[in-house]
Amino acid sequence: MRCTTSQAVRSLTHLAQVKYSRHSCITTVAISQYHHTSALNANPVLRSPRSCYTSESIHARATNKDKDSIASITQNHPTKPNDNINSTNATNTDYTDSMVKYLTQEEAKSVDEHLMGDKYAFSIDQLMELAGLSVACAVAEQYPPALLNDKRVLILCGPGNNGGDGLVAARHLKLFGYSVDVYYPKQKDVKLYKSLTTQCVNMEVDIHTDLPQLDGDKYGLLIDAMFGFSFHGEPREPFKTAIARMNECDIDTCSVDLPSGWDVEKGPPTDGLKPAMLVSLTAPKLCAKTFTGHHYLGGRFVPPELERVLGLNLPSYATSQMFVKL
Ligand SMILES: NC(=O)C1=CN([C@@H]2O[C@H](COP(=O)(O)OP(=O)(O)OC[C@H]3O[C@@H](n4cnc5c(N)ncnc54)[C@H](O)[C@@H]3O)[C@@H](O)[C@H]2O)[C@@H](O)CC1
Ligand SMILES: [K+]
Repeated sequence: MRCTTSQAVRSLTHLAQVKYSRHSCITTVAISQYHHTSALNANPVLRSPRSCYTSESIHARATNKDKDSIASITQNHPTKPNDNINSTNATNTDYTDSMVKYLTQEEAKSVDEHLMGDKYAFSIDQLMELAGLSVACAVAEQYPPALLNDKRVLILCGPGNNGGDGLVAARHLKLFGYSVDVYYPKQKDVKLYKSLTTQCVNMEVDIHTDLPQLDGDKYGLLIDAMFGFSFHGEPREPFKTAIARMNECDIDTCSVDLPSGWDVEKGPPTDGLKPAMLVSLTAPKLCAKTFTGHHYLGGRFVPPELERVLGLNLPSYATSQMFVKL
């Protein structure tokens, strides 16, 4: 069986931890935090050179077949982290070949454009369906129906594609046996979103335009699908109030792609959303480096050539799984 880079780093971290603890040195390197700078820096053997973000190393890592594609793709896709990354709140600004790539806002938009461009030829409906399905599958893994004790799931959907992912997840979760409500206050007159909403209604998902009371006896899980990688500034109403209510209640939240209201690169603002679970899509965004809850990756649709050329270093998914836990 193929050993992924993530698994290899995990094993090395574990070995290093055992070795260090034998010598009464470092005992606090968390195995599950194998991707964290502190863990890597504490174990010099795990440090690898900052190489995967140079176009030279991308060439070195790519197959000959890929090389024709590289010039056009790297023109539109930054291959080095922005200079301003070091000024962010992100806890990990070290980049190594052994880690999944964390994307800047521009990189996330660029991946999206490549996937839907002439070469890779996906439609937004396809990607959204796979993204939403992966969210539903990851939620079913972390919060199986029995854990919710017959409580409902409330999905809070924003006006863009992140909200679309939420509508798709709503439909699949209903099919998985959950009782699902959707809060969808800013419904755009766009065929894709209208169709997804109609599908939810026919699936007997309740759609609300006013925020339901976040009652812990009624709801066992909130799914935050308000904003994704195109978010900027401060959340405007009615989402600002929704985020405040979510933070006030004691119901777990699962965020889709990134926690709504967080800066895509810098992370949470003061009083930002505090989700217990995050399902990053395609590849995690820089803000996810500050996330300490249950972190999953979904959106299993990246063609191998695009992954290699962009140095995404995606972890291996199990055979038929739509998600992988990071
Ligand atoms: N390739 C990918 O990575 C894919 C991404 N998808 C999803 O698409 C998302 C990105 O979708 P979009 O580009 O439509 O953008 P978003 O869904 O992130 O949000 C854009 C919407 O939010 C509004 N908005 C932005 N800032 C705001 C603020 N401060 N207050 C209130 N409203 C604000 C904008 O006016 C716009 O209507 C991703 O995060 C992901 O969830 C999937 O649907 C498909 C595949
Ligand atoms: K979100």
